Amino acid sequence: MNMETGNPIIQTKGLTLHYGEFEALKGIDMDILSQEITAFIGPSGCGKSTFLKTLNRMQDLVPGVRIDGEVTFHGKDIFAKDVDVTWLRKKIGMVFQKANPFPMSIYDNIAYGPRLHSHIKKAQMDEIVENALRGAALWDEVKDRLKKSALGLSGGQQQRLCIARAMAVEPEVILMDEPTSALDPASTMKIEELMTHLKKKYTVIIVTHNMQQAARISDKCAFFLVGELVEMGPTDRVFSTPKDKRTEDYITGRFG
Ligand SMILES: Nc1ncnc2c1ncn2[C@@H]1O[C@H](COP(=O)(O)OP(=O)(O)OP(=O)(O)O)[C@@H](O)[C@H]1O
Repeated sequence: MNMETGNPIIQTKGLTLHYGEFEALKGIDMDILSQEITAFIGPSGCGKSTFLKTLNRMQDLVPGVRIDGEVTFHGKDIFAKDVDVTWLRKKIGMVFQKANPFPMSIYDNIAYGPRLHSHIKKAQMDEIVENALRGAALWDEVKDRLKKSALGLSGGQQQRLCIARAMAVEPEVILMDEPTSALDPASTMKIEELMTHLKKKYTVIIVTHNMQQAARISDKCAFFLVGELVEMGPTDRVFSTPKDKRTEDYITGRFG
């Protein structure tokens, strides 16, 4: 496995997805490079979330979905028969738009995933929990209330807890579907700061409606329109000199 920065960790070729008769993704070719932040932008309904969820096979859960084309993770077809989907989702974790902590303690939220995957002694679990919470910049705020319910945290804290929970099973990639859209500006800033730290260790893919956010945090930016990948490139370049008129219209606010 190649873990060097700048190598494709996920690649799609001709990825097409149908919900019944409806073609939601139209032959997407994309390379996601490791230890970068890639942002997906585009108007509502253009397929960003669909594409994101296809990358760790979350779409398997949706009835009537048909997927054609190829998705590889470290060069291996994620749809191959011998791929364990639980393993894939451990390697490619996900954080949702709305923070969804489990109705249990802060500690148990983090310990939940590691417990599923292996038998871990208490002292080691304490360390996993602390590291994950530190990694998500939440430790100092919760270290004295680890046994309290996660549902008592603020929205921004809950979202950082979900990021910590995703990190606790040691993924390589973290998918984030509009992770800050339900948060206030201060919490949003915390999560953005956190993401720039995360990319030292993980590959991050984020769907965002916030163009300033994409410009601030991402290395690469992909613009989607009605199921098509219109263009993708270094974020500075996409924002300063978009190659496609449709990208330009979107980022200058002419539509969407
Ligand atoms: N489970 C589903 N069944 C049928 N159609 C769906 C399903 N999920 C999404 N779609 C359709 O697929 C298209 C792409 O949806 P998707 O949620 O991927 O877009 P999006 O770009 O992420 O939108 P948004 O920014 O509003 O979240 C939309 O037309 C949507 O209505």
